[in-house]
Amino acid sequence: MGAPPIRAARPAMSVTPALFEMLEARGWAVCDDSIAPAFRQQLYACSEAAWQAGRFHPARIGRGEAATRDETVRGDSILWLERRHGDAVMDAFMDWAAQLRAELNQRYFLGLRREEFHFSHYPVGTGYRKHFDQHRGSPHRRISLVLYLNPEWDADDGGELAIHAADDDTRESARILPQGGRLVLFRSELIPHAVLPCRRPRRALTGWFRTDAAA
Ligand SMILES: O=C(O)CCC(=O)C(=O)O
Ligand SMILES: [Fe+2]
Repeated sequence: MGAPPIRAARPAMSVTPALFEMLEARGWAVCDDSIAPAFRQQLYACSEAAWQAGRFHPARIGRGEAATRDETVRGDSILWLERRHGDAVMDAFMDWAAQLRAELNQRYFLGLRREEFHFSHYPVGTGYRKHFDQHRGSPHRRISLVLYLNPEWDADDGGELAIHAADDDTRESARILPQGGRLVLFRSELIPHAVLPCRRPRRALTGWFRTDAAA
């Protein structure tokens, strides 16, 4: 009797060539099947538990000393994913993201050296005004990633990610509903975007692939 065939464990997340092709052609890409539903659920539960435990803090705008809170600009609270939390779900996501960084470097020679992610929670009625993710004078953020965690979301719930045209930021080129499991990648220096006000608490995992070494 032969040995049973060895099956590689199904990775919790994967990114298809089509996603890279979209990213290359338009500077942004969206994909609904890069993450196993069970893993999305684990990330949601991890975020929810941390929220309930009061571990989120209000997000600020700007950098370093100059960072300020302005809820008319952005209304979310965040929690950074860090290895020191000793959370297996956060670690699994960061392992997956490190693989994605290797793949982005291989394809585009971006020289990405690290990534950073936070969970976000937008209370009802809040959003994030149009912005670029790359800060002025700091070119290190190159690729932005958003993974939506809400278990169910429909058009009436609002909270869309509005993508604006790279060459004319007054023109909206797409509105993306934050459906659970939906992954969006875009070029941080190129794509103006906004979060429209949501009518339900809105949860995501957001982050950036960067060219600088850890601080
Ligand atoms: O949650 C989103 O859809 C995007 C969030 C965002 O633009 C940001 O955190 O910079
Ligand atoms: Fe952003």
